[in-house]
Amino acid sequence: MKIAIGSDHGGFKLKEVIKNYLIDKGYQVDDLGCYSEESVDYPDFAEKVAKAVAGGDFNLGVLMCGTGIGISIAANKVKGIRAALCHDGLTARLAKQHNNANIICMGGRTTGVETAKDIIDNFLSSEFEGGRHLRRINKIKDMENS
Ligand SMILES: O=C(CO)[C@H](O)[C@H](O)[C@H](O)COP(=O)(O)O
Repeated sequence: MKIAIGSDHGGFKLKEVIKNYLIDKGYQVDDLGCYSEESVDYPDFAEKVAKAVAGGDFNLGVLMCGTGIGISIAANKVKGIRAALCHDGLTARLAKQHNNANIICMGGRTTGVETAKDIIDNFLSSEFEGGRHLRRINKIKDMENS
């Protein structure tokens, strides 16, 4: 499992914690920036991670900004990306089971460390359920191609 992780300055501290959490669990994690709390623009890091995941080099992306809102909006502009802003274990589990999300987004200024770990754990331990959910995802793919 290869994971690309990224953030802006608002998500930097949480990114560092979650990056190390994933590495400790044995995942291969590539940090695509940012690398400090200096102010940057979240679309730049959303684009890096989203293109890395959509291109097939990574199985999953993790993105953080201050709220997770801007970086999820930006990541979802890349074809093939289903970026889900998650606030707890339930939304993370459903993001995999129903939406087959390929990027998980969180807010570094809105989500605590233990909740963020719970989000990661729920997402990684869940499976896409297919069926009616696949039909709906295929409709999203049709929108990308129209
Ligand atoms: O949350 C964000 C976007 O949804 C960003 O991380 C920023 O925190 C937010 O836009 C505020 O920007 P600032 O330059 O840190 O004031």
